[in-house]
Amino acid sequence: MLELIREGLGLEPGYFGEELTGDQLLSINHYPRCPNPSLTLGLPKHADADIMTVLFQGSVNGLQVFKDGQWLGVEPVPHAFVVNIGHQLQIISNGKLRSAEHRAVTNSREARTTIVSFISPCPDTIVEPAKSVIDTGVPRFRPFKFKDFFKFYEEKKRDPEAVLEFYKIKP
Ligand SMILES: O=C(O)CCC(=O)C(=O)O
Ligand SMILES: [Fe+2]
Repeated sequence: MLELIREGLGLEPGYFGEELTGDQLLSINHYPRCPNPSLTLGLPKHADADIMTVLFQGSVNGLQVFKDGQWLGVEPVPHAFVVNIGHQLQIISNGKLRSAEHRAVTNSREARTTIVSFISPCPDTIVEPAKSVIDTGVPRFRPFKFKDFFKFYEEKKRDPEAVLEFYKIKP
């Protein structure tokens, strides 16, 4: 998929190599049944810090994405994965691709278990808008080491908009 995205963005072959995708983390989330989902979120709103996330959400509803000013449920499709664009892909594409804001709500009838694979740059990789993408314009984000971005991201967990804002180059 990253290879197709690379081609779509007009980036050179091999762009998403080891440095940008070498850090892969598999995480299992378990959301116990919750008698009153309106009182408890499974996972608060955020966008993923990585390049791309591949999520298996099983058969229980819970994932929601923020689109056009409202939260929309992402229906589980049997044997299908949800693919989320992370902040790094937004930055590399100089804003052409957008990281998706999402959250997980709880379910009053069933517990929910999801499997998430995060594809991230290695900690010391310098990330910046790809030169060939900004050919026609100006870079919208300043370069950074991924580990520094991630540290800041962790600190700002409850204010996801502030993360990209911090790395934006103000006109
Ligand atoms: O469990 C889910 O449906 C979402 C998980 C998620 O967004 C995350 O772990 O970053
Ligand atoms: Fe996420």
